[in-house]
Amino acid sequence: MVTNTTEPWALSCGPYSITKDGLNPWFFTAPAVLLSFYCLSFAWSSIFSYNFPVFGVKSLWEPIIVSNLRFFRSAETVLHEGYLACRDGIFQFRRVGTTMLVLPPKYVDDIRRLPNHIASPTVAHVHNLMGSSTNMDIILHNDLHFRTIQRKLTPNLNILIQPMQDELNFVIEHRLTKSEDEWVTIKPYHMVADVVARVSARIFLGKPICRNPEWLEVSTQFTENVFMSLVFLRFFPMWTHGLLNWLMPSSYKGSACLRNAKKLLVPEVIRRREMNTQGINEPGESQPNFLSWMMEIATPQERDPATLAHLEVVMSLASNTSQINSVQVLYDLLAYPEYLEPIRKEIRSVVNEVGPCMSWGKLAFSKLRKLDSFMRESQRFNPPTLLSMHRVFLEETVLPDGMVLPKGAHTAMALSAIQNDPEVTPEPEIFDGLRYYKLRQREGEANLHQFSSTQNRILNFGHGANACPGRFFASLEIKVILVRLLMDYEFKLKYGSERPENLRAHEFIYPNPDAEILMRWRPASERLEI
Ligand code: HEM
Repeated sequence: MVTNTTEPWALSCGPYSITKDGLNPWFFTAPAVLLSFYCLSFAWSSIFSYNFPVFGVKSLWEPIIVSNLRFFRSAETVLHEGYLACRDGIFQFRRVGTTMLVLPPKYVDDIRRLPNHIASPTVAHVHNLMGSSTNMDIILHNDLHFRTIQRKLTPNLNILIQPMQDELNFVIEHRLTKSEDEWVTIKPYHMVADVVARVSARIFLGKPICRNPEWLEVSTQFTENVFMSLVFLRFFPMWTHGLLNWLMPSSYKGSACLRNAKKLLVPEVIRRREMNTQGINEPGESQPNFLSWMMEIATPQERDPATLAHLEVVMSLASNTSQINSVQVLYDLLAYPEYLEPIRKEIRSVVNEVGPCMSWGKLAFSKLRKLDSFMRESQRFNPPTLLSMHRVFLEETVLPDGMVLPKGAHTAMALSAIQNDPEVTPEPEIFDGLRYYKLRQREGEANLHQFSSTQNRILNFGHGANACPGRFFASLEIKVILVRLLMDYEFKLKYGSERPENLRAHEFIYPNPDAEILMRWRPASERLEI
């Protein structure tokens, strides 16, 4: 082919090159391919769309990739607009390969009563987390972790406080600043990630393996890579995911984390089993931990050590939300410093009543009502996700009011839009750190409005039998950590800076991981007596 280099507009190569012999065939092919994709995506979304109002699209002719991008950037706006316009009605938004139905809160009780074989939360979590590409599909075949949380972790919270505190002492001793005079710059997201990962590992694995640097790396990196993969994959149709898995660094890094976890934990499970058979108890393991509990209640089909290792990794992902919540509380305390002293005073009053914090049990932590209220208000402003109560309908279902939900529908509740409805939360635009503390003063409501309690309009942890089983542990762990951090350290924003802005991707909200603040050790007289 000879190119006309004398003409300024002549390009010597590339899809749109115009040659002396005529137009390059790509000149027609590329737009034709694009047009076909557009028509296919339009046809796909029209055929598989439901007959409910659509939000997050500007016109019906808009390619789905554009609406997908809009939801990626402005999920909060899309969901709030849909909720305000429909109130008691269902609306939908579109993602490549999925149409999501957002149900109004009047259906919360109907949905929570549906059995899992009809409206499956697990299939929905796997679908939402792109489970087959992110190694999260194990929960489709195994709920041992769920049962272990319910049967062992939650009922034993009281005896877990001491090991959590012990691990926290270790972190404070070895990892956090001892500078009383000078402020040091820290990235709270990373500092808190380290603290939560270590305290969680102590409970999930026990000592000494909880301090293994490889595990600590796996437990933080796996989650990060899962989220990177799913945020990316949501832009592409399902049928491309197999190929993209080969190309995405986050995909093979996530799988490498899982392999490393198995290398580390499979021999540990075998070792513990052998010790058990011989009736030997190691001192470090005399304290209960999640891995040993899973081994204890596993059915014969669930005993495979690699499966137990995989479920430990799933647990580290689940508890990542505790890290996110703790950082958000810290950022909100910097933004609303007037709440810090009342919270510290409350902690001191529990010390006066109960004794040094190392002796505190669950009851002592439950006395921290101001801290609990602040945590809940912080979560209202910064929920880790805008959607909860995900379900995939495995059968066509007729709700009590006659509404038909088709087989295959993926439904969810817009938790933030619902909670911020003035009928649910008066003056929702005001951050009132003691909002729930005040509500708990009302007669008969002392045990309501807690961080870990769900209500049919407060869905941060879902609601009903399928609500987050780890929420009681999360609430306690966050308090154990915050009590020490707030009493032993001072934090302040860097000169001239404001509360670090959250990052948003689809329905997920993260505290800014790169934000920097200042931290210093408080004088010994003000630190917590342990
Ligand atoms: C503040 C922290 C946390 C938040 C906001 C949170 C939130 C949630 C939500 C919204 C769900 C889905 C429930 C639904 O929508 O119906 C869920 C499920 C779940 N959460 Fe949490 N969670 C947190 C901490 C934890 C922790 C620390 C654990 C583990 C100890 C955990 C374990 C789980 C498990 C196992 C599921 C069910 C997943 C499945 O179906 O297998 N969560 N969580």
